[in-house]
Amino acid sequence: MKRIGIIGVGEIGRALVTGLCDGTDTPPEVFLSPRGATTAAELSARHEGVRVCADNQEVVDRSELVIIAVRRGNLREALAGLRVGDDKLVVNVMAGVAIDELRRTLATDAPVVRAIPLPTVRERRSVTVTCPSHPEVNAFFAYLGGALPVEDEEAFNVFSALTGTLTTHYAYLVTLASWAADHGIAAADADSYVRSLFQGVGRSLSDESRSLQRLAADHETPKGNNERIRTTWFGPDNSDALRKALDGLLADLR
Ligand SMILES: NC(=O)C1=CN([C@@H]2O[C@H](COP(=O)(O)OP(=O)(O)OC[C@H]3O[C@@H](n4cnc5c(N)ncnc54)[C@H](OP(=O)(O)O)[C@@H]3O)[C@@H](O)[C@H]2O)C=CC1
Repeated sequence: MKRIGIIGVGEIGRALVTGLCDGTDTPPEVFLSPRGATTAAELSARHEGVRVCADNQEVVDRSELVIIAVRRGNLREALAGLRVGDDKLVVNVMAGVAIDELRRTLATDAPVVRAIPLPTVRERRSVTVTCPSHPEVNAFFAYLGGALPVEDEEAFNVFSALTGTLTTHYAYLVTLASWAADHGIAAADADSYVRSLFQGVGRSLSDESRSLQRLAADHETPKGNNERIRTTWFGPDNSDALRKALDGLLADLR
């Protein structure tokens, strides 16, 4: 893909542009919508091939692949009335917006593919779930760290629900550091040590020869401290509560 359009230049739009353009001699041409003006101007100043368009229609007209990255609440305002020819390829990254809903809003027969890019696409290190599988969209995200095409939107929504757990993970780390600080540890030391502990977990996760259960078992001494916290805190009640929260999110994503 040589010409990429992005409508909605916020956090994820910025991450996509950075991943596409940073550190490469052959970046694509990128056309940005004018809203999110500060971010759009900054990206176009930093990257030669990135231009800010006069309006959303110009983004569509200039691009082969058009990424829709506005918030769900801005969907109608951003897209109603746009003319999207059947020769375009549309990538929908909006959480909770089904293919049919977007196709109706755009009144187009162009292929529409859903995707879940995460902020680490900026480093070209994030696997992006796509649906349905489309060779050009898969190749696009393969460049940004990997593509995981799934069969249908039901499966896609399950992956989407998983991505809704990320900030809970950060909040868990904040709680650990703040607990240590409450026990007299300097906040900076607590913060730094918690980061170091869980960066180790991140590195272990890259060893795909071991299952998640195996990794957990390998980190745990029978009757040791890890087993104690896991069984006293992350027992069946807590695990069930997490599953229920995910079920609720999945129901709303359908
Ligand atoms: N952040 C993330 O990690 C991920 C986000 N997503 C999805 O991506 C979408 C965007 O999320 P995120 O980047 O976090 O949100 P942001 O709020 O950071 O960005 C949304 C952008 O859309 C712009 N916008 C609003 N109205 C219009 C319009 N009419 N025309 C063009 N642009 C418009 C906003 O501009 P302005 O500032 O001027 O209002 C803003 O720059 C959401 O649907 C979200 O579900 C998907 C995967 C991951």
